[in-house]
Amino acid sequence: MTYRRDGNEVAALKTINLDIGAGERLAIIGESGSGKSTLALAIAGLLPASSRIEGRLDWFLPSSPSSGAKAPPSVLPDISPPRGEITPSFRLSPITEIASKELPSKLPISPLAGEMSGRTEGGGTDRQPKFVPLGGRDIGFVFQDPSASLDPVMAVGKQIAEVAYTHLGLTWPQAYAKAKSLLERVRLPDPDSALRAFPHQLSGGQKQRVAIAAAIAAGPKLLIADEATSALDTIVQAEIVALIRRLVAEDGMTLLFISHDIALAAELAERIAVFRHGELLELGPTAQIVDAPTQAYTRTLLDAHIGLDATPLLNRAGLNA
Ligand SMILES: Nc1ncnc2c1ncn2[C@@H]1O[C@H](COP(=O)(O)OP(=O)(O)OP(=O)(O)O)[C@@H](O)[C@H]1O
Repeated sequence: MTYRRDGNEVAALKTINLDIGAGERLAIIGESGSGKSTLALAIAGLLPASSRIEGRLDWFLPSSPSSGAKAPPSVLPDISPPRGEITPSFRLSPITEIASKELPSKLPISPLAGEMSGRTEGGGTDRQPKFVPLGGRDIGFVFQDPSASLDPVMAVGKQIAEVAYTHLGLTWPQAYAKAKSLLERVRLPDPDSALRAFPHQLSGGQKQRVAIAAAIAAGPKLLIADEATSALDTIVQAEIVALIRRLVAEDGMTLLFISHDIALAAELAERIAVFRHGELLELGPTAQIVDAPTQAYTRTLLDAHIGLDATPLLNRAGLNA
């Protein structure tokens, strides 16, 4: 994945191959410029026009209630930045080809082909509507700076309601009711007044709670939190981490938590991926990354943390959401 800058191509991500289990909490850590945000933006389809990307995103839908967890249908959309380019050779092959070669038991969908063919429970072939994960609906995104992600001249209730109105097909009164219940879920004091508040009337932590409410308003399957706590002080940071943990558990969301802070990542994630210079250096269960990293760079990240803060990396739970 490259950005064009001053006529040159800057490689932001090299070959990355990463899987996230449904319902899993995966953290990506690494120093500034290692490509964490670029990956998050690529997944959400938010890369700028100056980007060029080659790759593919395989997105597996949960199985229908009748089919149980044994044979989940799947979809295979490309990573498709709205204004970026995808190198043609990396576009999906005809779906049936991929299904027979790589994913014999799955039901892939090609947004490029615009249709899906897959196997029904009885083993026959069925045509189903295409599915492409959509940012805002299927993927919720929480940015570092809530002041930048919220509209300063729109009441926060409307900002949340708009997501529900747009993606869930609700009426405005229903969307506002949903916004109020979300403000309750993110524990904003006095949700009725908060609905009418403007971002500048809220604290940094409260604004991030609103941004999180908006991010989950359409019931996304995947929540991406990109340095979502970095602009907050330590106490508020811990509260927002606890909030994210609770909401992800309550809604059964998958979490991609991006942070430069290995301690925060260890608090929240089941697995940690370590990025450096646009490459995936190391990936493993949190305890293994913290206790027995295989890469010297990961060790350096751990040592830097321990040097600054003696709080154990694991077992820092117990904070209020
Ligand atoms: N819009 C852009 N245009 C040009 N280059 C970019 C752009 N965004 C990021 N880059 C470059 O891509 C590389 C990866 O940046 P990225 O923001 O993904 O890293 P990061 O690990 O998220 O860093 P940080 O924690 O500082 O946000 C860096 O070299 C950066 O300078």
